[in-house]
Amino acid sequence: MSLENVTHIDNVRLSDGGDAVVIIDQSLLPNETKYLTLSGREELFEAIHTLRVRGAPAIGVFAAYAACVLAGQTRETSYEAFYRRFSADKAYLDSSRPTAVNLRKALDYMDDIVRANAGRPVPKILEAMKSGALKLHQENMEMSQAISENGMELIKDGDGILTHCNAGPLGTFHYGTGLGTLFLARERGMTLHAYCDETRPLLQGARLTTYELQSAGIDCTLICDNMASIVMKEGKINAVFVGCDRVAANGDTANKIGTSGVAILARHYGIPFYVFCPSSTIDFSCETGDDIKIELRDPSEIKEKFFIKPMALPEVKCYNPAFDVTDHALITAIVTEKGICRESYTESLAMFKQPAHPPR
Ligand SMILES: CSC[C@H]1O[C@H](OP(=O)(O)O)[C@H](O)[C@@H]1O
Repeated sequence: MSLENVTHIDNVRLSDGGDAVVIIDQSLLPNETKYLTLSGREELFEAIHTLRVRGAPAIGVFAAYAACVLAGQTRETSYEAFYRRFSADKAYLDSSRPTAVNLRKALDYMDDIVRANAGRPVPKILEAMKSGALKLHQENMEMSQAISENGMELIKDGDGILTHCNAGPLGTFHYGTGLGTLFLARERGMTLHAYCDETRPLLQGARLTTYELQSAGIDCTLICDNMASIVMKEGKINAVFVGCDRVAANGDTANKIGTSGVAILARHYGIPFYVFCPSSTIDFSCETGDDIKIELRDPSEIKEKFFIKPMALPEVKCYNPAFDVTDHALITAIVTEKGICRESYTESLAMFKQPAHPPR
């Protein structure tokens, strides 16, 4: 792949007929690039739950398209029956993963559209839903570009950037969020060096981030998660760039498990720690990070998933939180599509408080 291909990757889209969602199966990358065309209720749920589609923004747009696809399968003609069926599908899709707020926000947005078109013929409601989902996709692409542009003031030629998990085009859209500035800098002829945490247990850093960066011709070095301290201590890192899954009103940020540890290390070594956040990932209903639900995943991801043989006895207990919360005090700045927000985040994030999509 080239830089252009990476930043325009077709990771999530509605099928030409509008009756399925087409994704790259991220669970198979980097060894296999396989496109899936999904239209079944259970397979759409499973794609989110098993991270075939992953990354907060990508999950949100996928869910909006999935809601359109399932609504298009209804045979209901009355609005009441249509809305009952939509509501059941919405609740089902929403239950696939709890932490990334983009999932719930995208489904709520589709709900707003359906209710704003109450009483219209079902085909007209379906048209409005599809138009809304396409608009959400476009907005995410535009936010990614703006975030990446805003991140440019945080880097200089030759910088070393530590990344954790994957917040590139695969998990978002266009340039990406946490990685977007790296792609934009490359496009503008700058040289940066990325040190990529592998990000156990599902290895999004090893499998996806290095795949994207390497394909785009960006110098990257894969490290184990327990090597973050030594590369900081050796002066290889000028900044840490991460994405996010849910940002509370005070700036506490949920991101992939291990992020808070990286933030603590960065503070110890005096290295700036930046969260790249589309406004769609801010949740003002969470006053602090304590209000963010952390997804607990299956122990097999720790003991077996990427090993030829299990690497622990089957009876060994495991604890597999998929995210953790970084205290706002450890975050140097939150880079959004509207600019760079700094403490106090309660005040600086407040500009995003108005509803992104007032009902039509
Ligand atoms: C900008 S992508 C956001 C976020 O999603 C990843 O989680 P997952 O791979 O489980 O979907 C990771 O936390 C990224 O930072």
